[in-house]
Amino acid sequence: MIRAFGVADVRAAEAQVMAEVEPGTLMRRAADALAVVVLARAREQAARSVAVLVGPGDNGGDALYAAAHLAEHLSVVVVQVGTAVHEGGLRAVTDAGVPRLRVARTRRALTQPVRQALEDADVVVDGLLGIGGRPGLTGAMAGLADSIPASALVIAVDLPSGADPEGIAALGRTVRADETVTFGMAKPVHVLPATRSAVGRLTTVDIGVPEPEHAAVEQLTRADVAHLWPVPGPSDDKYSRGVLGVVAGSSRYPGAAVLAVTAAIEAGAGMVRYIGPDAAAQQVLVASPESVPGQGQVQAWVIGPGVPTDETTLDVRRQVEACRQALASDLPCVVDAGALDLVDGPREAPTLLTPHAGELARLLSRLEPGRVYHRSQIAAAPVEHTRRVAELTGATVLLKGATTLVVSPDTDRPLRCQSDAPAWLATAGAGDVLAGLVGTLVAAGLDPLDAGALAALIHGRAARRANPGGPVRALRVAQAIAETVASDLTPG
Ligand SMILES: NC(=O)C1=CN([C@@H]2O[C@H](COP(=O)(O)OP(=O)(O)OC[C@H]3O[C@@H](n4cnc5c(N)ncnc54)[C@H](O)[C@@H]3O)[C@@H](O)[C@H]2O)[C@@H](O)CC1
Ligand SMILES: [K+]
Repeated sequence: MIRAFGVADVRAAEAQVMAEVEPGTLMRRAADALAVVVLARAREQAARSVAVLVGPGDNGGDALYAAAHLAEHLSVVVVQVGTAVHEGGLRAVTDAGVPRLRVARTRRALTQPVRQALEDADVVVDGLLGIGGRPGLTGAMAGLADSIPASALVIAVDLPSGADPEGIAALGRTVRADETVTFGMAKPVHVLPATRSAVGRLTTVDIGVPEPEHAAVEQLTRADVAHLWPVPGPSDDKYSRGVLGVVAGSSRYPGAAVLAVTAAIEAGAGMVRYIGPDAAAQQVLVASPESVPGQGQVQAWVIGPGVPTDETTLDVRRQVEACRQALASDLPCVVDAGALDLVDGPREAPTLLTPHAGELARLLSRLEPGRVYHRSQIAAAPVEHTRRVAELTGATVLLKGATTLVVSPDTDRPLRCQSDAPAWLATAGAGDVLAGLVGTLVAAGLDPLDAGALAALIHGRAARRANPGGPVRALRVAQAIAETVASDLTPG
């Protein structure tokens, strides 16, 4: 599991170590490790010249010390914003004879020598702002970020300057890094959807600061599958493993039923009962003869894929009624697609809502009368809006997207955040597959936060497995779930 820690916790952990070591030790460790990474990348790319951008805080201090090291091997120029930068770092670059250009803090337009230095750089090291940075660059920092040539390899110190260290605020003017070298541990900026795209490859270097107890964000990895996946024992039978009821599909969208049920069976449900119109039920049976049509005892529900709740045909009215009954029951529920329109207040049993950004906007607009939310607002500030829905509904909320967020209504629990899927998975039916997959995990007794994150991980990994490096259809993703789980349960 990758754990990311909020700024206050990182600072507290660093302060504890700093009290026990010589002053400046942590910064020197950070700068040494940064220089090693930059030098390695420069060698890989046969790069010769490095421009090091230096801001007013300790992030700039790291960059200055690293610049002094790098100057032993490469052609280095420091571009310093403002007059006050880290004193020790400044001495180090001066002693090393590194040329230094200065830009006035508020001046966005760059002087010719600075523009030239950036143009000549094969590698740009971004030490403008770190965890003390306020989101959004202005003045000279914005000018510098805009003038980094597309051809340069950009390595950010700790985080891409301008991005919100907590990963909440939407990206404004920011440095976009190819790689970020962070110290000690990941921070939310590195994993959360609002900021992740500016981070590039994440390299975490050890500077001897232990992880705090409470993570702000957790990301499951393959190694977590064996701990979390519900593996049956010899005394289990199909009922004890979890029977899942699926209310999905309609005459208009029978495919959603096929995909959700197939995914649930592939994920290892003890049994799947399918509730839907006859025509869809026939197709479900052809695709998954293991499924059982009609009502009966279940341990959990998946409701909503392919159920157009705004239609008034008899089929749909029956489906909506089945969804309502599931919501009124005391059983765990995964609420997807059309059934999201039926959610209002909290329910007692574990509940997982699985909207995409548009559905979340619609849900929030309905839950907060008088306000209208748009998909773009959700995409710009996903954590904030997903938290709001969790708070209003008392449910765990899984927001689907290139990065999937899972937020518990219990604010003490870390956010979960997964980015395992290839972009090819942005395809019709992928959400139906996820709904069935997560339903099986909930029916097996996993709590919605674990189930949501684990399903997102396996969903993404199954998509890669289904057709590595190329387009992938949802049915193939569903059909790759069983082998993906098997391979992830195998050590190594
Ligand atoms: N705290 C520690 O123990 C360690 C910190 N290290 C480095 O120190 C960094 C944190 O240093 P700081 O706390 O000095 O913070 P920063 O280096 O992020 O800089 C904060 C300064 O930038 C200014 N500033 C903030 N947002 C701005 C904006 N949008 N535009 C212009 N100016 C802005 C602030 O007024 C403040 O003066 C870490 O990210 C890391 O790189 C490392 O040296 C390892 C040890
Ligand atoms: K930075």
